[in-house]
Amino acid sequence: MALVETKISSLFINGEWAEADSGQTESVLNPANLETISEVAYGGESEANRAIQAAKEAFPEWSEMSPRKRSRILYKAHQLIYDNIDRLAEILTTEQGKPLKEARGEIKSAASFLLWYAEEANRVYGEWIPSSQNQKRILVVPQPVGVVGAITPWNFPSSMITRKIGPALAAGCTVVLKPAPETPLSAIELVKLFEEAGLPKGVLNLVTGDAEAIGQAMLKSKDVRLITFTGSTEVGKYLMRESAEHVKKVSLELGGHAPIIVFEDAELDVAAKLTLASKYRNAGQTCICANRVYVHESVQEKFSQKLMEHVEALSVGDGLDPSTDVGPLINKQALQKVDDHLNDAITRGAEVIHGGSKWDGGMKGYFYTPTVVKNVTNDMAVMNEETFGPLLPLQTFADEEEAIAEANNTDYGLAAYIFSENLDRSLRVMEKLEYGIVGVNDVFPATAEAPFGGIKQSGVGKEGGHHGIHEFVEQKYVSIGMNK
Ligand SMILES: NC(=O)C1=CN([C@@H]2O[C@H](COP(=O)(O)OP(=O)(O)OC[C@H]3O[C@@H](n4cnc5c(N)ncnc54)[C@H](OP(=O)(O)O)[C@@H]3O)[C@@H](O)[C@H]2O)C=CC1
Ligand SMILES: O=C(O)CCCC(=O)O
Repeated sequence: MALVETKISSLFINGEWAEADSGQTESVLNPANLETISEVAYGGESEANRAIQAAKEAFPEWSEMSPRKRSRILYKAHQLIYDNIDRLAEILTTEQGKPLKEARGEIKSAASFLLWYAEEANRVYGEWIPSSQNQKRILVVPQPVGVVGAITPWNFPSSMITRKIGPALAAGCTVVLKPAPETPLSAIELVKLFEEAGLPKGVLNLVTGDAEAIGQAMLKSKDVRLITFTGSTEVGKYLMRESAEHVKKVSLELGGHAPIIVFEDAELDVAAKLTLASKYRNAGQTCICANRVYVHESVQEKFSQKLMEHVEALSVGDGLDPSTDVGPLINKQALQKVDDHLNDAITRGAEVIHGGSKWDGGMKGYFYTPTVVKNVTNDMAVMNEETFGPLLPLQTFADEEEAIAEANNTDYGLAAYIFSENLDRSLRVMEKLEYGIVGVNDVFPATAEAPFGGIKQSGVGKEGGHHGIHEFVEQKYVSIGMNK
């Protein structure tokens, strides 16, 4: 049996699967071999408007349903994801490229957000505030914000969806979801599982197609009360600006430029292995992955040697091959960006110490060899712009103050990492890093129970943890006068 149908009616509006009004479709490619996997509907503004209307109509019943009942549906969807994990992982790898072992990890992570928010649904507590006046009572009543517009990227095509719709549905919101055009198949599979789990019609709607038109429908509608987005800072800024018109809430997970700081007292072998894991996971297409590494000058030689030992062992190839560690990049532009950053660095004096070219293992896809460069300087693009690919620049530093200043020298503020065995230093540096997330001897901070999110131009709001559900909740203040 084929993994997916060759043509899919991918619009899910008010509980019905449909094609685009125009009949137009869009191809989904496998980035490892550039073959077409399937054709999905290319919807636009009118389909998005119908989805918004369906979500609006479904809102009263869904938001008034007891949290326990909503929770059961989320829990069922979580179970269904596990029942289908092999198939979901294979679909994810086929459309996105990441190695199957990482895809399985992502599917588990996607499920974990549903489990976490199935539990959190029951814990959206209000408050009773002691009043300063005897004749008054003060209550704070949490209520769902309403219809949510969710726009998701291709780098984590399953977990970025559940990280948004898990808390939204748990809080009592209804949703219109627009996934990335590169990876709609994972979104379609998730929505089917929610359907199977018994989600009432209209509560979750899916519109694939023209991003600008679908985005405009969400932005223009007064009924969409919140836009939740993961993607580039550029598009995030646009959505934030446009949301001002109707004063919508926004929750934005945007780009990053994560520094890794390796102090002289670090466990160097662990630091080297984890630096590579951070950089080359998902072929470097992770918003929290290392973009630049600062190594104390006294351990630079030793650290580079260890990096070289481990980077040699990484195998590039088709993600479906179980021995693959680094799969293809998502598309031609992504491949070009890595090459541009590398050429810019070389022109400005960097030295390639590993890799340095596209990978040609006999496959047509968008592969790049894991690359490490040293002698980098701050004027290089790789030190300032998000590379989103397998290119790792190494720079040295002389003392703690310099490391902190360099790490903070960016408009981004998503994730930063420290390697040190000295707890005092780790805490001191952590406090000074201007980032929403800091990993100390850890490069995998994303987990359902913790608040993930950036500061500065990396975004606003948190996803995950008990914090994540509050993005989807308004606090209504009730002042009660007691006249008798
Ligand atoms: N924070 C993160 O996790 C991510 C960061 N990025 C960064 O962004 C760079 C570019 O990647 P790219 O995929 O182009 O990122 P985008 O920000 O363009 O895309 C992310 C999502 O937003 C949608 N989108 C784009 N423009 C609009 C719009 N005007 N209205 C509504 N939705 C819109 C996209 O759809 P469509 O593609 O159809 O336009 C996609 O679903 C990467 O190299 C990386 O640096 C990218 C992805 C994730
Ligand atoms: O790139 C992101 O936006 C999220 C990273 C998710 C993860 O590490 O599982």
